[in-house]
Amino acid sequence: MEQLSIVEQKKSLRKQIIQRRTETEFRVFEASGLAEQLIGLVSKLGSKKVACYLSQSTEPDTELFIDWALENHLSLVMPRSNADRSLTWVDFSGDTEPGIFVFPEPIGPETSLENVDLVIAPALAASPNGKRLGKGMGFYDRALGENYPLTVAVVFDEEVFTDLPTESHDQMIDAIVTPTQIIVCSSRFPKVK
Ligand SMILES: Nc1nc2c(c(=O)[nH]1)N(C=O)[C@@H](CNc1ccc(C(=O)N[C@@H](CCC(=O)O)C(=O)O)cc1)CN2
Ligand SMILES: Nc1ncnc2c1ncn2[C@@H]1O[C@H](COP(=O)(O)OP(=O)(O)OP(=O)(O)O)[C@@H](O)[C@H]1O
Repeated sequence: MEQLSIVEQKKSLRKQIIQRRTETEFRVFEASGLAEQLIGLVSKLGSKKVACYLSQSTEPDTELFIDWALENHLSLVMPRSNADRSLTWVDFSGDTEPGIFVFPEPIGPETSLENVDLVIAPALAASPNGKRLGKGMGFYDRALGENYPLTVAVVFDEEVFTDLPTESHDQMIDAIVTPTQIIVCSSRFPKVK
């Protein structure tokens, strides 16, 4: 019963957040703010190989960061979704085509998360104690596996919650990135000024 109620809590939270995203107009300052935060983060960490994702629909916009990363010759690894809810990681240089969902997905030579310095993961909500709520298909929880790289979740500022419902398979994050700030969640996050 306990497990069911957590699943129900997650479901209702997802619904509320997606509805709020849908009702909120695109805000340019958030797109540029997010790029600024992400660029600052990879610059401070000195990350060379970064896993990111192509934002779609009402998600916080990762496009400006991706453009910057390509221009600055960072190695970008991006996920393609598979029907079995696994992710295939590809070396990204800007090419996309529609994937199993309606939105464009990255294409490129297949790679893995090996030697990735930082994973920038999509999320609907996150909490400073390291919890992340995704869209509910478990793609990222499954893809990260064991001993995963430093991982940050991207959300809008109003999607940072004090705590979130989680299950044992949920992978913890190391930091939260919003259009205005970076919130460190774990002790393995490097102490950078
Ligand atoms: N941009 C992006 N790429 C990603 C993810 C993601 O969350 N965002 N994923 C992370 O796991 C994987 C794909 N997972 C997905 C899981 C659910 C839905 C989905 O239900 N989409 C709804 C709209 C939800 C919304 O408004 O945000 C739909 O298409 O109707 C789509 C992709 C891999 N790539
Ligand atoms: N490592 C795993 N192995 C097998 N099944 C998993 C794993 N992680 C999650 N799942 C399954 O995936 C489903 C969705 O999980 P959950 O609600 O935690 O997704 P999420 O974290 O919101 O989504 P995502 O990781 O795609 O952003 C659940 O039914 C869960 O049992």
